[in-house]
Parts: sequence; C-alpha cells; structure tokens
Amino acid sequence: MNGQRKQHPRDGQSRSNRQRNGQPRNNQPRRARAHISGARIVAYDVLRDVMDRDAYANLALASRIREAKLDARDAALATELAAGTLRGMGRLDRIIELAADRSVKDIDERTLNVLRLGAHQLLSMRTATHAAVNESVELQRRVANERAAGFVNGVLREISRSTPEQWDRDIAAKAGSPDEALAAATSHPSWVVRALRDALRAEGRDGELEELLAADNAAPRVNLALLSGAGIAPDELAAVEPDSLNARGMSPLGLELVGGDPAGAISTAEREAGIPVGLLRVQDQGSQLAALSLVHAAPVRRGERWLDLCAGPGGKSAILAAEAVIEGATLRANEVSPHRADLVRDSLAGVVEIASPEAIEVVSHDGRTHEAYGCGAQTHELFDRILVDAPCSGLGALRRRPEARWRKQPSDLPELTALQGELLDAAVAHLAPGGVLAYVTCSPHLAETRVMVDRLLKREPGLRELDAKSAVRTAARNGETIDLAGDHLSAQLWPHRHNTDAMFIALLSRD
Ligand SMILES: C[S@@+](CC[C@H](N)C(=O)[O-])C[C@H]1O[C@@H](n2cnc3c(N)ncnc32)[C@H](O)[C@@H]1O
Repeated sequence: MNGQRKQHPRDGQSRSNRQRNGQPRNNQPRRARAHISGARIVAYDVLRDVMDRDAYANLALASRIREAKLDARDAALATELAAGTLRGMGRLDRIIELAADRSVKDIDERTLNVLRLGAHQLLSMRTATHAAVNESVELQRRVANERAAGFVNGVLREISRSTPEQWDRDIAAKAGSPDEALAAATSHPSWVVRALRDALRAEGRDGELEELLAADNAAPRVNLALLSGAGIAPDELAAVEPDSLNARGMSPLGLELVGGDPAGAISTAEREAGIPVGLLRVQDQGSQLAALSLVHAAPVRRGERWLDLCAGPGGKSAILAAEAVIEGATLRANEVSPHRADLVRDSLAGVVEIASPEAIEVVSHDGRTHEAYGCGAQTHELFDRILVDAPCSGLGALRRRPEARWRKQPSDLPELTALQGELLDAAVAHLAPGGVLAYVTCSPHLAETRVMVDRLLKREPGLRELDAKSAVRTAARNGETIDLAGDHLSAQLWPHRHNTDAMFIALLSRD
C-alpha cells in the first residue's frame, strides 16, 4: 500500500482541529450554511431510498428529480451521481476502507453514503477536489451526523491524494484471490464474477470476462422499439427525427435515442410522424429479439394461438401482440401479479386499438395452474407458441439497474430455478403438437439457462430443441453479422458483444 497513506485521516490533527472540523463547540457560533447543489441532495436521497426502502434506483431518481424540480443539467448530474455510486459501490467501499483505515461496517450508514458519493466524484467523475470534498462535508452536516464532518473531510482528502489507478492497485493488493481482485476492481460481487465467467466459458469465450464486467458498468443508451403496424419503418422514423433517434442495433424494430429524453422523443414522433400512441416504446433490443425469435422460429399459420405466460410488465407481449395482429394469430398474456397484469393491459393498449377485440386478452393467474391456460374442468387448452420469459436473477441487466448486483444472493437461485422448472413443465403440457416454446431469461447464469433447458429435454423426450441462433439471425437486422458463440442451439446475447442485455433464448418444439 502507498506509504504516504499510512497516516489515519484523523492522525496528526490536534483535538482542537478535530473539533473545528467536525464538532463545533457549544460556545462557538454556528457557521453560515455553505452551498450544496440540489443534485447532490437528490443523489443522497436516492441512495437512502434504495438502501432503506428497497426502492428501484431508476424510479426513485425520477420521483426525487421531479420533487426537487431539477433542471435537465442537474437531473443528469444527480443521475450520474446516484447511479454511478450504486454501480461502483463495491470498489468505492474497498477504497474507503483503505483511506479510513477501518471497515465500512464500522461507519454509520448515512456517513458511508456521503463518503461513497464523494469518492465516486473524486475517482470516477474527476470532480475538482475542493468541490467534491467541500460539498460532501456540507452534505454530511445537513443529512448525517454533523460531528463526523471532519472524518468525511479527512477520508475524502486522503482519497484525493492518490490517482484512481493507484487506488485500484491498492485494493487489488489487498484482495484475497484474483477473483476477489477482479470483483473489487469492477465492483461486482465475487459470485457474480464467477457465474459470468462460467457462462462465457460455456461458449469458449471466457477471455471476454473483463470486457463484459466493464460493459455492466457503462450506462446504456436508451433503446426503443417501433412496433409492427406503426405505419412507418424505424429508418424512416429516424430520418424524420434525426436529432433524437437513430435506427441502429440488432432488432429490426429497434431505434437508439441519440438526443433528448425518451418521453419527449416518443411524443414528438407520435405527433410529427403520426405514430399511434403506444407503438413506439422504450425497450432493450435484446428483449425485442427474444420475442421476435419466437415468431421467426417457424412459419406462422393464420389462426395460431399464442401465449405469453409471464407477461408483466408487458414489453415482449406488446411485440408479440403487434406481430399476432399482422400474422392473424391471437395472444393470451398471463401474469401472476394483478398489479403487473394491469401494466400489461396498459402496455398492450396501443396494439388493442388496431386489433380485433377478441385477438388479445390479458389474464392474471399462476402460470403453473390450469387457469393460466384458460382450461376448464373438462377442457385442456393448447397453444401453438408459448413464451416463458421466466422470473430470474436478472444478472443480464446489471448495466440497466445500478443496484441490482447487490440485491441478489446465490441463495436466491434454488427457489428461482425451481419456479422456472415448474413454469416450463406447465407450459410444455399446454404446447400443441408442432408448437414452439421460447424459454427466455435476462440472466446468463448457467443454472437458469442451459442447465434448465438440458434438464427439461431429459424430462420431456417428446421435445426437440430448435436452432435459436438461426431464429435470432433470421429475426435480426443484418443477422448474418451477429456473433453468437458456443456449440449449443440456444442463443446468448451479451452487453459487451451485442450492446443488449444478456438475454438467453432457447427454442423447443413438440414433435
Ligand atoms: C422477467 S419478467 C417478464 C418480463 C416481460 N416478459 C416483459 O418483457 O415485459 C417475469 C414475470 O414473471 C412473473 N411471474 C413470477 N412468477 C410467476 C408465475 N408463477 N406465473 C406467472 N408469472 C409469474 C413476474 O411477476 C414477472 O412479471
């Protein structure tokens, strides 16, 4: 470790100094409040929302920014502060521990959050030291223990004395194993690093691990889907709205937001290009391809019955519904949570406007029960295409949800994989002969992906796996150029290789 850093931040300060920094004496006049930007207060509040109330960072950010009436510049700063700090928390905590010479467990939560925000500004945003430190000290005075303001000042000044690269070398030197070092440097839990390596290794691509971990830490561009039936193609729309949209990415429905905010771009496009409300929507292009691969897995016959078994909040259902209208199929969208089933209804409202009323229905049942399939006491319903977009660990969408990597534990997996297996068994029992089932997860964890499919194929000898890689390529824009690795028939998309969430797609057919 850096020899200069051996001094504890509070060492070398006289008692009176300490009191001046962190603990004003009762007989001293209180200082006038220094300036602190609204963005920093919002970012701090979001960290608290996420940690104390289990809030989703994206939702908490939107509501705190609205409440604080931040302008666009401050909203962007608050977003970078909060999302960047949450993503980088693993690395920041290791650096704070070295700088403070104590475990983060021994620092009270509020102070620790102020330190994390300050450290993120110093190490990743390259904010000027005086601004990052002074505003953090002021933030500490306002929202946390005022007496620890001197401690915050000392730790952050200590952090500012070395470069980020030096700190990374120091935390690597402290790590107990190469995996732990990589986990700390890239701010991922070690078990996630191992799971991602295993998944890449199954494709013979474990050399891509560091690229993947870096991609998880980069905020993705917002992507949109322009549903079939909108009356205009994505490239035509991009030509009409070149300042906000670009027809880039793997999905033939896909657009990338290049300027402005998504809500503004959508309403402008609806107004200026006459797109029906609800047909242009925010959606990852990997998710778009996962839904489209089910449609492209085999030629569609008119009158086919399609089922989306785990539909909430309805992103893939909307794509399937729009395709079903064009192909003359019907769609049943099921979601176990009634609240999320309402989100599916909202999501499908735009397509329902252009569909015949009986073509699309939304229901709310447990996908493991007959009700989800519309079966009565004497009837057993079968479907020609079933999408099982299963509840999963979400390890494939870490770049989108800054807090997600810290929420899941390896101990969550047995329950999830048991549910995934039961949903698959139920779905297979309602798959028509010749029908196609797409099993999709936004996790690349092998226990949720290949292992799940291989076990299902063993349990159900009447099932045959189809070539999902071909279906993805057929569905995609410039599909022949897509690099899908590994010998399996399933397709695994990756943030670093495909600029999508890490979606897993397997296609199964009943002979
Ligand atoms: C990965 S999400 C689906 C995402 C959705 N397909 C989309 O693209 O918007 C999984 C969904 O499965 C639902 N779910 C969980 N357990 C279920 C069950 N037993 N039956 C049906 N749905 C379930 C969850 O509530 C969640 O909405």
